[in-house]
Amino acid sequence: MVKYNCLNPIADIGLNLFTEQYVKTDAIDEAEAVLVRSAAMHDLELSDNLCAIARAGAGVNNIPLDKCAEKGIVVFNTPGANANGVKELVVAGLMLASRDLVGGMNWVKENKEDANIAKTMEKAKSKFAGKEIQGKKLGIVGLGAIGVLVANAANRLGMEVYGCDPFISVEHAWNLSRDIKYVKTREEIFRECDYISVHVPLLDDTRQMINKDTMATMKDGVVILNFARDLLVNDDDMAEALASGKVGKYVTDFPNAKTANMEGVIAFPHLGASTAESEDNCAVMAVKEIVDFMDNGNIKNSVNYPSCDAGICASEGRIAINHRNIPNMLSQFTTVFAAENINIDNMVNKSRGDFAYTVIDIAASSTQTLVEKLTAINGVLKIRVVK
Ligand SMILES: NC(=O)C1=CN([C@@H]2O[C@H](COP(=O)(O)OP(=O)(O)OC[C@H]3O[C@@H](n4cnc5c(N)ncnc54)[C@H](O)[C@@H]3O)[C@@H](O)[C@H]2O)C=CC1
Ligand SMILES: O=C(O)CCC(=O)C(=O)O
Repeated sequence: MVKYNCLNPIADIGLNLFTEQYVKTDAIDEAEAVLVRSAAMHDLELSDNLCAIARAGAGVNNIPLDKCAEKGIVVFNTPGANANGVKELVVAGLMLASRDLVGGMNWVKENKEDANIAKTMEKAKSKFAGKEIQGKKLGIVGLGAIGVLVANAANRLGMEVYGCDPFISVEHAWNLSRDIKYVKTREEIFRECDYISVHVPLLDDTRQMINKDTMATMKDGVVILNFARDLLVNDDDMAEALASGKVGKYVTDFPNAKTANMEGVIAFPHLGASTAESEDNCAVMAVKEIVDFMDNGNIKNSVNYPSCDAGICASEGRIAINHRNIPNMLSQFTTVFAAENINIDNMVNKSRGDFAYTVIDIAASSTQTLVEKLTAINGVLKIRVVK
């Protein structure tokens, strides 16, 4: 039996994929698997029972990845599963920044008792006139799952789209329309574009990338869209840029105590992935990742351990070992199996940075002594008897 805990509500279509072997628990310290959306996990005690965390979403800055890796806890996310939901909200953000729909809608509400509203609005409407996005330049920083969809959609709406991503994947490059102008640096985007949309993870290199200095290089009245994370933008610098008119509008899905109070900000309460479709996609992918890991030891879409596909175990037993990526680990493992007189049928070993993962199929059931001897090897972080 595998106990799992949900730190946030996870769509039923995903949870229904768990067989009767999986049981939900409210006690996180007894869970072997945790499903999470945006709940902050940095200050949580991580129990020794915990083997896997699946983030039903893309951003993993709410999870202590290194601490998890050190404890042999594999963290997954669900790449692309909510990208369309975010893309559609970004398109709405482009429109809301260009046409004063909110001002106009408020005017209608305020004047709803006016029997002559059909006439008076024709006089009032000039206050809410806007601009079209067709022909304007949109720059996208980060051409991942969301950035590519936004780039292609904006291109189809008639925008001239620039994109940059020094680490673009082959898959995302293939999906990018050939009409998108791929540039090498974000500085070029900052200089050229009327609208700038950031779709990068929050990392040391991206934190506060929109700041006084970078905004100084942008066009006057530029519109900045941030559907990624609030800390990508320096809020105090943004307040000054909005007040001076350097930035025309700041559209964000991540308001905070500062930006929620700024004139010129169009903010949503982190709604990018809040669609039935995105929530379902994320839940299904997250649960499948957990099940394949817990049942078979396979790792797909981890953000702190290597991918590993050992298939379904056809041998008598399977052991999964999370360990440090240091010399001599494999020979120590095989020595233990030899000493216990257990034959190895198959072995897969993968590494990623400082960490590695080994799945060993054996011709006999594992024993307590075997597990104890493997656990005692210096550099082993977690041992799991999968079968
Ligand atoms: N508003 C919302 O509800 C949501 C927000 N997000 C945020 O959007 C971010 C992007 O999501 P996805 O596109 O799904 O992730 P992704 O991982 O598919 O794409 C991120 C892209 O950013 C690129 N990148 C990394 N550092 C960069 C840099 N310094 N300059 C330019 N590009 C860089 C990567 O190479 C990658 O292609 C997430 O990390 C998350 O913070 C994601 C989903 C929902
Ligand atoms: O689960 C959510 O609503 C948050 C989505 C998000 O921010 C992400 O996937 O990075």
